[in-house]
Amino acid sequence: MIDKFGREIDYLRISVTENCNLKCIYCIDDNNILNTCNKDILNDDEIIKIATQCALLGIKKIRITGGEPLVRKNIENLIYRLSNIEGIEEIYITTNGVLLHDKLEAFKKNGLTGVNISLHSLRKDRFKELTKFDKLDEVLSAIDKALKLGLKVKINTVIVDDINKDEIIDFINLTKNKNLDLRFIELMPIGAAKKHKGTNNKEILNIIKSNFKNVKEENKIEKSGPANYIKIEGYRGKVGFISPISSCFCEDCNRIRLTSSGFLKKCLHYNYGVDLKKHLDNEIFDKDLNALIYENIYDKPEKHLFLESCDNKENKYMNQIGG
Ligand SMILES: Nc1nc2c(ncn2[C@@H]2O[C@H](COP(=O)(O)OP(=O)(O)OP(=O)(O)O)[C@@H](O)[C@H]2O)c(=O)[nH]1
Ligand SMILES: C[S@@+](CC[C@H](N)C(=O)[O-])C[C@H]1O[C@@H](n2cnc3c(N)ncnc32)[C@H](O)[C@@H]1O
Ligand code: SF4
Ligand code: SF4
Repeated sequence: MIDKFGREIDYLRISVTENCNLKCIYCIDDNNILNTCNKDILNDDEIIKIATQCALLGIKKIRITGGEPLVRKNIENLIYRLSNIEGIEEIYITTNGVLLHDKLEAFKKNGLTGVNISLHSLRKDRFKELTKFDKLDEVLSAIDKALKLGLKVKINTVIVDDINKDEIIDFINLTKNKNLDLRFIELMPIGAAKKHKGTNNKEILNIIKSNFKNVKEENKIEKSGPANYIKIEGYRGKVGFISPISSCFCEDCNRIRLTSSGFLKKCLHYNYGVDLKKHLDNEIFDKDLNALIYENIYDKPEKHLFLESCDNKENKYMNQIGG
């Protein structure tokens, strides 16, 4: 469906839990208490009910996220049910990869199209410094297995506080022989990230250009995706830049978000939206649920104002929003 700014909204991000098995320094801090009770979050039937109405309104792509989506019980079954909703063409998951290796076959069998894996260091000690857990080997083996199974694989990397800036070239080299896309994401000032400093993607591009001779900027391949890509001659994968701070992509926004507590968020940056769980608890009719979702999609904000003061900024943490 088309929102009031003429953008086609066909992508729903569903956060299935706020809980996480890592504690990335820019995402979760001690003020952010985890372990939401199951009764406070949408169950599978409720997620399917909402996603079905979204599909009727033109949502074609779903991304499952969190917190860490793989810590939710029986996520395999939810993938299966979501992929069987009429109109849903693609299902993806964004994960830290720690629990992924052993679940990949079931995910693929149940309809998963691809996986985005967050990885911020290729060095064991630094991975632990950034995430508080010693789990790098698990993530690397999951990446290789996902590629072997033929899933689309993207790696999300945040360069933060200059801690991992010296790994930019090592990250690029991941794309040399592996058929994966690597994306550098600019840190947004949300939750724990307010205390940290991200690296501007223009600076990262300059570092890449000064290290590699043949860097080609690609045409935008994903119609409304947030990433712009480059390709290094002779390398298999692409390198992308998600630059919400230095190069706002809201004009092409194609997405809405459902939080694990059942709030349909109009935009990452604001707290606007509707508490669908409350309506489901009151046994809303499907047609009324559909109308509520329609209203909220239609009325999406034009753009974020991360660097300006404004009303209704989101106060939640990224693990509660789903990225
Ligand atoms: N500002 C802003 N940032 C976003 C939005 N969507 C994703 N991002 C950022 O991009 C990061 C990576 O998102 P992913 O979960 O991998 O999803 P995606 O970028 O939509 O993935 P693709 O569909 O593969 O392009 C998120 O964690 C956010 O930091 C958005 O709508 N607005
Ligand atoms: C919130 S996590 C949820 C999924 C999963 N736990 C993971 O880490 O991939 C989704 C994405 O958000 C990114 N992220 C978290 N906080 C961010 C911030 N403040 N700015 C930009 N990206 C952020 C993470 O790097 C990750 O790629
Ligand atoms: S970025 Fe993902 S893995 Fe890291 S703490 Fe946040 S939710 Fe967990
Ligand atoms: S910040 Fe809001 S309007 Fe901009 S791309 Fe993200 S969700 Fe869309």
